[in-house]
Amino acid sequence: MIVVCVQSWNKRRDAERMGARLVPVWNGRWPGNVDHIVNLIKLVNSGYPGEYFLRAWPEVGKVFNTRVLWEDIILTVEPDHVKVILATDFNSFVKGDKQKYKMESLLGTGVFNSDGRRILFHRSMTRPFFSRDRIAHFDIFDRHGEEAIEKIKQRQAEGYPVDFQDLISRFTLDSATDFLFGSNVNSLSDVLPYPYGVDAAATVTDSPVASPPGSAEAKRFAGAFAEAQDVIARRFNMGEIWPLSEIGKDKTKEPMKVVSGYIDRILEEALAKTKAALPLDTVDAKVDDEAEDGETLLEHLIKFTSDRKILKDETLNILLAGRDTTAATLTFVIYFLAMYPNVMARLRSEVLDKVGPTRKPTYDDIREMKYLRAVINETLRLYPAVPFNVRQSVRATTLPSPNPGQKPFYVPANTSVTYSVFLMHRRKDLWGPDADDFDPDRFIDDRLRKYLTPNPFIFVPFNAGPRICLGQQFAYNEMSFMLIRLLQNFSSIELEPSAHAPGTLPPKEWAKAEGRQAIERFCPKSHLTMYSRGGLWVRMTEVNKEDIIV
Ligand code: HEM
Repeated sequence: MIVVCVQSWNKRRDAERMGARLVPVWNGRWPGNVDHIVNLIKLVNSGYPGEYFLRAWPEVGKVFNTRVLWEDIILTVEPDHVKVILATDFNSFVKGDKQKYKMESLLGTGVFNSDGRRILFHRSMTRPFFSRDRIAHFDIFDRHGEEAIEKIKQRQAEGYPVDFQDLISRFTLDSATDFLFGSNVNSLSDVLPYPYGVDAAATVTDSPVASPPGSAEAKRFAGAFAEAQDVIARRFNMGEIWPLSEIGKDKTKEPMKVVSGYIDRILEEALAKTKAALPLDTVDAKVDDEAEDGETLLEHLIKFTSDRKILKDETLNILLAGRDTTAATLTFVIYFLAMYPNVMARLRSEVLDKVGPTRKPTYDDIREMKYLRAVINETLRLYPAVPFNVRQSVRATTLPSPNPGQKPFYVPANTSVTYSVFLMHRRKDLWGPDADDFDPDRFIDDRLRKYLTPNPFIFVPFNAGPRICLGQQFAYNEMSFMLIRLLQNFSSIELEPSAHAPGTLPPKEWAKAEGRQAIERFCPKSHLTMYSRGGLWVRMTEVNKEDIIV
């Protein structure tokens, strides 16, 4: 206890020296504020994202320190803080050892889990692969998109709704593995799940005779990958005491065995192919080498290194970065289109005006479709795929005060600073009184100039600064392409709550909550990225091809 008191005194003195003030502590009822952890864990199943932290705002304000077990853990939703952390004082904030330790068994030392000089190496090695020319080729999305749409039609023809989240996660998994490894896991070819209560064995299956080769392996891979992410999310919820819950057993070990087995095989094949084409010891690519046409990410990376660990970590990191984020965002867009038929009708008329009922969309089509971009952005505002993020201060520093005239906040060295894009994107003082409404026009009309243009850090679904998402344009292209294809094929969407398993839809108490929590018809959850608990069951009205006048 004496050590804690001395540390607190030192911090107070250091803050004064820097002309700053301490971040207010949100005191719990139990010693060491342990009740914050207990409450957070309780809400994992029944809570709405960020719900617990909102309770702190009336007591201590929007920037506070949970100080669990006498360790400073600062939470902020201030755009000026996000700007400082991600851009203007980038060098003072790193992902840090605490985060790396939690995530290492999933992400190794890949781009997501590196700092300093290593991150420069990762980003310069990978960036050429995301050049505009490369990501404007839509053949991969077209192939897998067509397969996904056919699956929806087949299942609906059997008379059942479809779990869109499951379907689109297969689409993004097949597209991402094709793009990254040149060997897609074929998850779309496996049987789709049936609604709760339907005996799958008694149905007319949409899968001919048996699942295709590799599909069981793909299913195991996807399941294991999700399980490992769940473990990591629990570690984040528990804070620095997480090792207590894994004494004697690393809970990611089993699922990661499955994930690694799968990647290792693809890696060995790619290495063997490259070796045959070019002896590895003669490979001497410059870091700014352009990726070649038709080259997969793995083939591109093999030009830089044949170190299996680097190759494996890097591809796995990018798979994690690119697969669940786009699947989640597309799931939420479909949810909103079902909730707001007027938005669906307007978006569909943009698709028909600009691209027509059947043509394959091009990069230029997508660039011109302002409403489509607004629908995607509004979805990313309300449900950013990465809702919470953490950085660690490398030295004592400050964050500006939200109230002019007050001293800045003091941030001690080695302190975790969590920023919630999810909560920030819904602040009425930043976005206007209608911030809880889903209204894509806010990205087009006067509200854009009023709120976002003068204060761009209020909207950062892809982060910002030197570590901004490398796949941002790729993601917009993939999501836009798939949405255009869906709206060419289906004219309306309805949610099908009866297909959900019990306990997966919002509990009754949510109706009494504030904001969107009261009206939501799905349960948003997050491991590292967001998802809808129990999937998103929908029915889509198919366009009658005979009615199409081309
Ligand atoms: C809607 C889709 C997406 C969203 C919302 C999103 C969001 C983000 C966010 C918030 C980060 C920062 C994470 C952090 O620093 O802790 C990030 C990083 C990253 N993203 Fe994305 N992402 C999306 C799609 C993609 C895609 C499709 C790819 C690649 C195929 C990708 C590749 C990456 C990479 C490599 C990083 C790491 C950058 C670094 O740490 O320097 N992302 N993304």
